Amino acid sequence: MASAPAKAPPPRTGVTFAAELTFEGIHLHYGPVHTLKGISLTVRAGEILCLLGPSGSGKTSLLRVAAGLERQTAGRVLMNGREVAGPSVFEPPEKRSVGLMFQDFALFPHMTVAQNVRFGLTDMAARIAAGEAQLAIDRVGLGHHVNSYPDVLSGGEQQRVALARALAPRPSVMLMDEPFSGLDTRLKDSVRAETLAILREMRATTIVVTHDAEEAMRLGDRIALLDRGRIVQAGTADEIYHDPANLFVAGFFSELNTFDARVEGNGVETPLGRFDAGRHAPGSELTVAIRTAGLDVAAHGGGMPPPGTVPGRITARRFLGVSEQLLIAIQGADKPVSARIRADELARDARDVTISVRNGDILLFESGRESA
Ligand SMILES: Nc1ncnc2c1ncn2[C@@H]1O[C@H](COP(=O)(O)OP(=O)(O)OP(=O)(O)O)[C@@H](O)[C@H]1O
Repeated sequence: MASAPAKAPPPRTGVTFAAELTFEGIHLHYGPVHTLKGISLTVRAGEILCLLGPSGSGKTSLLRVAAGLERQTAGRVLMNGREVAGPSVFEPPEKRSVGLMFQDFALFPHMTVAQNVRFGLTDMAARIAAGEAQLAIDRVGLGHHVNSYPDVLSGGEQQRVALARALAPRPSVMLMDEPFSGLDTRLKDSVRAETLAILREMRATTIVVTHDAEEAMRLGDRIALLDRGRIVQAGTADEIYHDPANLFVAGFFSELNTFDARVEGNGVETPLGRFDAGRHAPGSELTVAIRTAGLDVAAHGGGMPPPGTVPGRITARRFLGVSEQLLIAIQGADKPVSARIRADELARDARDVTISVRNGDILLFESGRESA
């Protein structure tokens, strides 16, 4: 369905025939190493899904399984309900209508931009391939560079050539492995926004691998978070941020202060105050996680701290541009708490402060359990 009909003129738009991609109980072993441990996940047609996780969690391995570069040990991969990899089926990458893009862009240095982009269009008649390549090059805004070699292009331009090359065959599924990590911070934001706009326009189903939670939130319609070969949580950025499945997930999306506490009555006592225990039963041992950005810090001239606040003393202060990070010693905590505030919020000479905690930034997890 995805390969362009040879006789039809190239359509004016580069819209792809997006496919739904399903992983069913995927296991992958590299020798004795059990890398993927039962991954089940569906990426809807036209959806952009970010595969997020720490180094070694299995993100690249899952992408390679989707592409057909790796064969899973158990489970199935389906595209639009059709099995492309399973116990008795294994379609190679070129049969799967997938576009691949890696972090190093993998451009051929001895080929021009046009030749690089045409490389994946070998199935088409030369004239049609040239037209399709030109369309993709124009789409990424590099029409003036068709005859340039990669070494004269900036990092951002090379990334766009790689994107054009991956998109030119109009894949049903785009698989991108850390596609922005080779770019410097200044470039990253604009290239990422442009890439997102192009992917939306093409409407290809896309998986983007990243280890950066903020990048995942910027890019993904949904995020699947991997930890040691398992999906710990999948959902929208909003769902995962506000209702993380466990402390690992919470810590991946926010900087946290954590305290151990036992539920007494209907509350938990911490050095930052007593909080509602919600659905947690009396006697439960909890980890109370409080986002560093969820602390309100005000200068304190002395006397009784206002109700609902705890007193503290700043021990370190670091200016970070838009925000500032404070370390504040408080009574009852064995180490200073960390607070992330707006840079102009607190007088420079403030030492003694009061702290209050915003309710939405308190997260409670049962101790010693993987889930909340
Ligand atoms: N070809 C291989 N042979 C043996 N082990 C491998 C191979 N490829 C990956 N692994 C192991 O599988 C695990 C997952 O690796 P993978 O590259 O999928 O993780 P990742 O989440 O993409 O990490 P990173 O963000 O560092 O790229 C790691 O423990 C890795 O050492």
